[in-house]
Amino acid sequence: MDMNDIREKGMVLLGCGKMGSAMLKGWLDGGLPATSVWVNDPKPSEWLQGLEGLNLNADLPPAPAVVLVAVKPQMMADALPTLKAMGNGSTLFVSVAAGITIATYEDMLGDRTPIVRAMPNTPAAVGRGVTAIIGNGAAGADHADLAEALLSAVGQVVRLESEDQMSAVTAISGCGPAYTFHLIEAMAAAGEANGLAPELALQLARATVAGAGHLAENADEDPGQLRVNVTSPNGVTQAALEVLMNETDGFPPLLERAVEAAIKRDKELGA
Ligand SMILES: NC(=O)C1=CN([C@@H]2O[C@H](COP(=O)(O)OP(=O)(O)OC[C@H]3O[C@@H](n4cnc5c(N)ncnc54)[C@H](OP(=O)(O)O)[C@@H]3O)[C@@H](O)[C@H]2O)C=CC1
Ligand SMILES: O=C(O)[C@@H]1CCC=N1
Repeated sequence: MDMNDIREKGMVLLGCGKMGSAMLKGWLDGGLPATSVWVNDPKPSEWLQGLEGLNLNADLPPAPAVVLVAVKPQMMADALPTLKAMGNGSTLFVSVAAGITIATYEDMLGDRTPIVRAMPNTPAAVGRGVTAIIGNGAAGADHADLAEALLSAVGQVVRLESEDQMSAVTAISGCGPAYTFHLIEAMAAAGEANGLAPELALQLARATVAGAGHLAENADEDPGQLRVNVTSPNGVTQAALEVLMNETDGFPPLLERAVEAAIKRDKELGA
C-alpha cells in the first residue's frame, strides 16, 4: 500500500489544529490532492476553509485508506467514537496523540482495527519532520508501509521496537521543536540584554540555530566534534560552555529534568 491508496480511497483527518495542519500542508505541498482529504474539525482555520477541493466537515467516505487522528488526548473519548463504524475493517487508523496507547484505541475501535501510533513534529509543515511509528497486531507489513509512506512525505520516519519507547520519543522529538524555538528566544533575549537591537538579536539567533541544525545534519563529524570545532582553546566559546556544560546546573541536567517532566505528563495523559 502506498500514497496511491490514499489518493484513491481518501484520508480522513480527525482534528486539524497545529499538528494536523502542519502535516496536511506538507502532504498538499508534496502533491496529495485536497480532494482526497476529508477534514473533520468543529472550528476549521481560515487556511482550511480556503483550501479548494478539500472535503471540510463533509460526509465521510465509508472506508477511507487512512483515518489520521490529530485531536488532543483530552478530546479523544468524545471524538473517536464518531468513527467507530470504520473500526475492525480495512481502514488504517494512525494516531499522533501523545500518551494514548494502542490498547485504548483497540478498546474504542475494536481489536481487529489496524492501528499505527505515531509521534511526528511540526517541522513536518516544511517537509523536515521526524516521526516515530509502531503498529498493533492487526497492522500488517502493508499497513506499516502505508503509514511510513504517508509520514515520510513530511520528513524522516523511524520504526520503534516497542510502544514503551513512545514516551521518551515524544519528550525528545515530538516536543523538541519547542525546546529549540525557546533556545532561539533565549539567545535573542541574551543578545538584547547585551545591547543588540531586538530584530538583529532575533535574526542572529534564528540563523545560528537553523545553520547549526543544517550543519549537524549534513557534516561528517558528530555534534560533539562540531562543538569542538567552534571552541578555540581558552577562547570565547570555552568561557560560555563552562557555564552551559556544568554538570550541576548547566544544560544537561536542566534538559534531563525537562524531559523527565515531559515523560511524566505523557504517561498521565495516557492513564
Ligand atoms: N503540536 C505538536 O507539535 C504536536 C502534537 N501532537 C499531537 O497532536 C494532537 C493535536 O495537537 P495540536 O494540533 O497541537 O492541537 P490543536 O488543539 O491545535 O488541534 C486539535 C484540533 O482538534 C479539534 N477538535 C476538538 N474536538 C474535536 C472533535 N470532537 N472532532 C474533531 N476535531 C476536534 C480542535 O478544535 P478546537 O480548537 O475547536 O477544540 C483542534 O482544531 C494531540 O493529540 C498532540 O498530542 C503530536 C506531536 C506534535
Ligand atoms: O505538547 C504536547 O502535548 C504535544 C505532544 C508533543 C508535542 N506537542
